[in-house]
Amino acid sequence: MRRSGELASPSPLTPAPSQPASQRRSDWGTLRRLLPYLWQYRWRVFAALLFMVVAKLANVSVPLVLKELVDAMTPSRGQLPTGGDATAVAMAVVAVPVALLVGYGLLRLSTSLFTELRELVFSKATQGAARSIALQTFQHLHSLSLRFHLERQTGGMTRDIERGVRGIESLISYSLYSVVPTLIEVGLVLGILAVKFDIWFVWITAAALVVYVGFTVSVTEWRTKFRREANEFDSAAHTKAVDSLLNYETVKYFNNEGFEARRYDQSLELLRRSRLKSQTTLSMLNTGQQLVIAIALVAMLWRATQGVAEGRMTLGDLVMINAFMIQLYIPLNFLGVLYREIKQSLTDLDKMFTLMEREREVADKPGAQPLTGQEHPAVRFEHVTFGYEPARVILHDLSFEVPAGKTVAVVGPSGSGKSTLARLLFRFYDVQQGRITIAGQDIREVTQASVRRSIGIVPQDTVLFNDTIEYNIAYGRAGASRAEVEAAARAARIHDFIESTPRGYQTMVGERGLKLSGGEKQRVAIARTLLKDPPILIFDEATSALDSANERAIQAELRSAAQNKTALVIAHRLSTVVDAHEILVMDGGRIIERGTHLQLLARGGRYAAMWALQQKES
Ligand SMILES: Nc1ncnc2c1ncn2[C@@H]1O[C@H](COP(=O)(O)OP(=O)(O)OP(=O)(O)O)[C@@H](O)[C@H]1O
Repeated sequence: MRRSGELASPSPLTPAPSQPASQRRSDWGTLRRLLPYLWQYRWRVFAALLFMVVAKLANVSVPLVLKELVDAMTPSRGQLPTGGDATAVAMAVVAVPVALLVGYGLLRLSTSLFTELRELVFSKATQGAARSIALQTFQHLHSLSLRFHLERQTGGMTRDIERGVRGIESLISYSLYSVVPTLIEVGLVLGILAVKFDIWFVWITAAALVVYVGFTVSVTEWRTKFRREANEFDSAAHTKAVDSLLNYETVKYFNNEGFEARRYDQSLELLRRSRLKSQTTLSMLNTGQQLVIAIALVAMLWRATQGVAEGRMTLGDLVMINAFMIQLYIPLNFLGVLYREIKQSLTDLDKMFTLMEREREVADKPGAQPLTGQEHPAVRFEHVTFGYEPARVILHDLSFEVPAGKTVAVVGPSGSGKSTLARLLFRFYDVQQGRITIAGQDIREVTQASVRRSIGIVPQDTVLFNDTIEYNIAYGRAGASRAEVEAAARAARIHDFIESTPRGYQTMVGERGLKLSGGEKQRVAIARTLLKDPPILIFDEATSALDSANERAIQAELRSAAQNKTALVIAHRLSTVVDAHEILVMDGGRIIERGTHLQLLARGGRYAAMWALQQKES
């Protein structure tokens, strides 16, 4: 028999490079980790087990009734008329045992009925557990640091989560729906054989089972590595495909469709080879299993036919034993798949749990309280030293203050660390030395949510959700009314553009907002930050994608939005920051000059040179 589950089975299991086998928890550990999710459905689990036992009892009774039926229809030797009286033989077999037939039908029906009931009762538990685990993983991923998200490979990671969730379903269905019922059935059948017939039947069945299980487990263990390999190649191919499609435009710019296809095909070829290996070894497993089953069946039938020939057993017994064997070996046929799928589900689950347990690099301190006094907060960087990697310091002993309600501008060459200031203020990373305070409180001492609630940013590169323009603007403040969304869009000078499109605010912006121009995207980002209306604002080259006319208009809006707010403005175009309270000139992660526009001009240093250059250009 071909195990349909084999080919159709999910393509799980890739050991994470970050999680070597030695660090994996044991299978029992994974099960223990899963139990709390099922515990809340314990009554359902209990009811499902009960239905399962009833279904199995009914199933095992079917061959017993079949035996009675056959025996009732077979005249015993003593009953058979002598002298070849055909009418008497016919008379002997006409008495149809209606009660047995009805019983047979009812038993068959109850087997299916209780199996369905078990499914019905239990699927709520399986789906519920899968849902809570998927949700928790999602929430945890959002709580992980920016570093994790910059390093992750989206394609592979989403595949891991998919497999983990599917792993819960397969684990439960394979173990609870297949292994446990089969064990119950084996026990019942062995019991019946032992009570009703000679011990040989028990020995043959038990020996066949031992050989069968031993063979299946060892061969499955051996061929698991081929499956694992196939899954690794599957993940790699998926990662490549996702990455390539995400970079669709770049691929076109460089005419690299052929290159991308070749790269993808290399992964597919590796996948094909390892899947072939997996398939060949599966055929070996199947053949071996069939051999064991065939030998056992022949041995049993030999004993049974001998029994019938010697008059110790009836024809009904023979039929019953045959029916038992067939009933028993059908589920056993799937043992290889079961064993492997269960092990695989456990590995997939373990991988997902590992993702869930991944430590947060930036975490709230136990008992951290929300930020207070953020109506008019001052922001201070005090002797901040920071590097994304230990080997490379980006900010060196940096100190400055953005006084409450004032605007401080940061200018300087590309890569000098300006945007890093914004990331640190948002607490995407923790500083290595020094501290950052908002309203006098170290941001590491208060909750991250309260820090982020009090800050609004218009980032350098805006990425939008693949949804409507309205959704993207309203994202700034949950529950904002349409009128508020429009007011923000007007202030960001994007309302007229939106109204001019056929679908207006319902226009879909496309994957990462790519259906909008750079300037339109930036204005949507400005609108949603204006809608958020936080006490601290960061404009990280907020108008860099706009033409000069639009930039001037929006600058006026931004200035009025920043009025009475604590604002950090990162800019390349110096003309946009001339009236800042203080301007910091950064280079190589250090503040090399600071002062007002006029002071810096008078100083005749780097700022004055940059100003002169930009004036000349414009
Ligand atoms: N996640 C990261 N991991 C490692 N290095 C990073 C990371 N992000 C930024 N850097 C490095 O930190 C330095 C400062 O980056 P930052 O984005 O703060 O520069 P910037 O002054 O804002 O530049 P620009 O004006 O071009 O936006 C850069 O050299 C950059 O390569």
